[in-house]
Amino acid sequence: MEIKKRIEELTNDLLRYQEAYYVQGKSLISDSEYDGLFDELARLEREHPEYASPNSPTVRVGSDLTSDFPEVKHTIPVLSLDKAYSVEEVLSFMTKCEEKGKENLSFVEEEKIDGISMVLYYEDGLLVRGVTRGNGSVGNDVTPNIKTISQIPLRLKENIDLVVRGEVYIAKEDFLKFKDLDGAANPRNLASGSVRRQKSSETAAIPLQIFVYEGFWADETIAPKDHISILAKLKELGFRINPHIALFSSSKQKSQNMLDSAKLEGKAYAFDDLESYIKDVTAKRASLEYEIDGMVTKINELNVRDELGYTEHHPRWAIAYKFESPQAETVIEGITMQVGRTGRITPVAELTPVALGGSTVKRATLHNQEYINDLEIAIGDRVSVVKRGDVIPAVEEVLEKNDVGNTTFKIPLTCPCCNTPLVERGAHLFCPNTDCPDQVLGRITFFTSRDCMDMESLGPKSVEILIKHNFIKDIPDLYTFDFNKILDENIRGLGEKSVNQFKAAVEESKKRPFRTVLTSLGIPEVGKKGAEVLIKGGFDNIDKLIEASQKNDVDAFIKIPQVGIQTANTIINAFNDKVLLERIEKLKSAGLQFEENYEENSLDQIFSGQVWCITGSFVNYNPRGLALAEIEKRGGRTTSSVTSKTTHLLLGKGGGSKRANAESLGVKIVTEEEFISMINKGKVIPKSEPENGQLSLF
Ligand SMILES: NC(=O)c1ccc[n+]([C@@H]2O[C@H](COP(=O)([O-])OP(=O)(O)OC[C@H]3O[C@@H](n4cnc5c(N)ncnc54)[C@H](O)[C@@H]3O)[C@@H](O)[C@H]2O)c1
Ligand SMILES: [Zn+2]
Repeated sequence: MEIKKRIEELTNDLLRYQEAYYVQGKSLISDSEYDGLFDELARLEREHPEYASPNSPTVRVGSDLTSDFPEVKHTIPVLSLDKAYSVEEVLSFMTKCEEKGKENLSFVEEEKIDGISMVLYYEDGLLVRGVTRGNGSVGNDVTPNIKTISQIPLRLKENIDLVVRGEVYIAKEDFLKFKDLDGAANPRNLASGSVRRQKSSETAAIPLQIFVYEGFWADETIAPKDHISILAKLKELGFRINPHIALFSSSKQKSQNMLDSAKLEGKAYAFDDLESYIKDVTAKRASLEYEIDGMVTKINELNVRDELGYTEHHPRWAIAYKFESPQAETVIEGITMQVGRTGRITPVAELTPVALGGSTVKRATLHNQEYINDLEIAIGDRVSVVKRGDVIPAVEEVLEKNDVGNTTFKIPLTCPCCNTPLVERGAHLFCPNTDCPDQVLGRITFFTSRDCMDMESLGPKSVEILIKHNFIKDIPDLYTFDFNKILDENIRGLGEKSVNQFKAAVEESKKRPFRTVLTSLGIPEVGKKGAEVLIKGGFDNIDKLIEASQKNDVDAFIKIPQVGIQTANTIINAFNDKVLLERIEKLKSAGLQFEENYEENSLDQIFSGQVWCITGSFVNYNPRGLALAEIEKRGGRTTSSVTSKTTHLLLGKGGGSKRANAESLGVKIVTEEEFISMINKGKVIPKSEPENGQLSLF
């Protein structure tokens, strides 16, 4: 019910923002806030399609129709663009296109001009109509105004029927000169307002410009066959084309040859150059004469474009990379307390969702009371939020105080979960009750998480239900609880299938090595690295750790070079805690590994220091994660894309642009067979290719 409401709320809000933005040229919220809400709605609709409205802004192009101009139907789809916020996403878009198109493709990179979309209709070589994007299928006829833009040819050099898409914009410098005319907030608003003037003489007074970027020929026999040839032809016909064009393909030479044969000036690159290219454009963005808000990646081959087609909202053959801002502005709607698995209380700001550094941010940490006091943070304040590195977003500054009189927030004195009075330890407050349900949940889900015992079916949602129904209270209960009992309670969503998955996960977890079990206990200072250090330092079973701790044998710990006195004391403290000792005892009797198994860990670390990437599909490793596990077990690192740090590419059937990337970077390419003989030193004969040669692509 709550989700249904949220979807309704987001739909209505976004439609309201769209109306203001497209029709009145006003922004009620910032673009990144808008994008954040849009992404949230798209995600909720994906998860709950039953609640999605047919009028949702995610399936319709934001309409800029006004009643001031006649409406005309478009003869081509005039849509928005799908968005990406990282180079990785763009690369993965390219790979998917190649997989779907089943061929090696080339892609054009264009600047995403921040202006207003315009569709120009030519008949017999004459400009007959200039039409706004409208709602994608119907637009406003603004021909008289458009004719005032001298860069738009009224008559072409050929007598053809042609539809052209372009972006009308005003240069930054001109914006500064003319903005006071109608109080426009930014160049796009001024361009948009000028195109919609009732008197063309007023439009003519504003120095509007245009770059065109798509052409649709009525006569297919004379239509160019790829995007770069379209651009070259448009230029020849008298249109203004943005000279900042780049073509990406499997090699720089190939791209250059293609540009040459299309007779288009532009830069030629290999896929591998994309990251540095986008970086470069981002750096030069400020010095451009006009505003751009991103880059557009488009498939160059028109036959594949036709094959992929359109959604109701955007073409499937293009994607817009939006420049990420490392900082965003939004409002603190509320402040909640998070109780960590150790009982630590963290105040969290609940934000109006905002797009930030590649994702949508709804919550940001406020660290502790001292931090809140220093920044004087109150509910309702407008704040700036930042994301540094991979850390959780944090509120950085109050930009505007709330106008309802809320004062600086005070963290409550009792635990929000179990009401126990909080205690102070250092800069933080803690809930001292180890049975506190939030702590229990945190502790168990940490234990089952992917980086720990990796019990996928027992994720936070399932564990929460199990705790709610009093089935489990602590980690060892996972091993003693009779999961069949769940079936008696008829819990929605938890049927026999889930029960079997739970049981399998529990059994599977008993095989996890000691180092993993030790990490999963959640002892301070004993993370993945810490556990490894202790084991290598001689603590290769749990009893040795407990014994040394109970004897308070600090020396036994600090003789390990990586362990300092403070860490030693923390560990010793932990292993003197009765609750932890009991937990360990129970897990021991459940059959978990509490001793290092040297045989299992004696796998030669043949991939140590290497960085592997994997692409395509495999006969012996299906899903591909199995191959990744083999690499990691032998000391290798794995990544999702080929970069300059990648040392090996494991290449299956159908590997697309990653292969090209690897080749141009000189990354060693390893086939499945070679890989198997590397890890088995040739002992095992791999399964052969299935007869029908079917591929399963990811
Ligand atoms: N602040 C607000 O209240 C508010 C409201 C609505 C929309 N918005 C902003 O507008 C965005 C969505 O707007 P949209 O759908 O109109 O545009 P878009 O950002 O999704 O981009 C699509 C448009 O880019 C233009 N474009 C520029 N250069 C291009 C090129 N080289 N090739 C192809 N297209 C090019 C085209 O006109 C195309 O229609 C949102 O992401 C948001 O940032 C903000
Ligand atoms: Zn509590």
